[in-house]
Amino acid sequence: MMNYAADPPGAGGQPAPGTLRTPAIRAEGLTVVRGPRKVLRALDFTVPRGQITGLLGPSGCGKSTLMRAIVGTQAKVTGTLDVLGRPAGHRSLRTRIGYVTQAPSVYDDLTVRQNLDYFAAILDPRHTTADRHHDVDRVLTDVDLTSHADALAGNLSGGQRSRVSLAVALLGTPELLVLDEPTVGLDPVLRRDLWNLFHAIAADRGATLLISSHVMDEAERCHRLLLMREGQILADDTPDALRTRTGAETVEAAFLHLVDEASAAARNKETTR
Ligand SMILES: Nc1ncnc2c1ncn2[C@@H]1O[C@H](COP(=O)(O)OP(=O)(O)OP(=O)(O)O)[C@@H](O)[C@H]1O
Repeated sequence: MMNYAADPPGAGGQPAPGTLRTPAIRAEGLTVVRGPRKVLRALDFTVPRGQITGLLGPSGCGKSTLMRAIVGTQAKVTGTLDVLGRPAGHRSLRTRIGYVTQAPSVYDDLTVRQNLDYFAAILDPRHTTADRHHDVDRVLTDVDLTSHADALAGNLSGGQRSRVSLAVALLGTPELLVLDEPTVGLDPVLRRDLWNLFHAIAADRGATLLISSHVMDEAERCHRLLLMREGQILADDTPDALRTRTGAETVEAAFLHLVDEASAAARNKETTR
């Protein structure tokens, strides 16, 4: 079994001093401005290593923006944002993070294997052809697409295309996987299979997964949750603790309870001004 949760090596291949127990992600006062608006407003949170953290909240609350900041592709980010012990966007993080955007990024006129081979070559141009082919076979097995390896990506179903995107992100055995709504539009069986795969990746490899969704029932499948609303974190807890704390039966009910609580607090603040 391989452990993908190692800290960046220091001298002699040892973890760099002070990084051994750092969380996968640490944000303090994280703020992002897009256009004229503050889209993320002074977020403080940590994401522990080796677990699945769900990032949940309604459409437009800032989930994708937060993910883009974490992988280092978002402009106008202020505050502290450390990822795997380095500042977000640091060059050394490139091969340590896998990122899947909402739109599957695969070439329709290439086969599944050709797509993966192409991305593997970009990821590490120094890799030998044999190593590259080995990596491609590994990720094809991971996402259960070996039998479709020679199919044109353009002829795949939506779920299969999502799995090709996930396979691309798994090349290079990332320590952190950032998945933006990976199950959107998939049927219940595929969604279940993908969640089983996410759990296997976390359990077998010690990888950290940050997965966004606006489907609240998926929250129950996560070890921890970051609940977002209007660019702020409403809660950062386990599903069990959230339900207990709010007296709700489901995470969805707990979320609605917290929204009502936050709205009431905002109204009180207004009236006491
Ligand atoms: N290029 C942009 N310029 C200005 N504002 C933007 C831009 N892209 C997104 N926004 C705004 O930023 C906010 C957060 O968007 P974001 O895509 O992060 O939300 P989200 O929670 O991921 O939504 P969804 O679940 O629909 O994908 C939204 O209000 C959106 O309108």
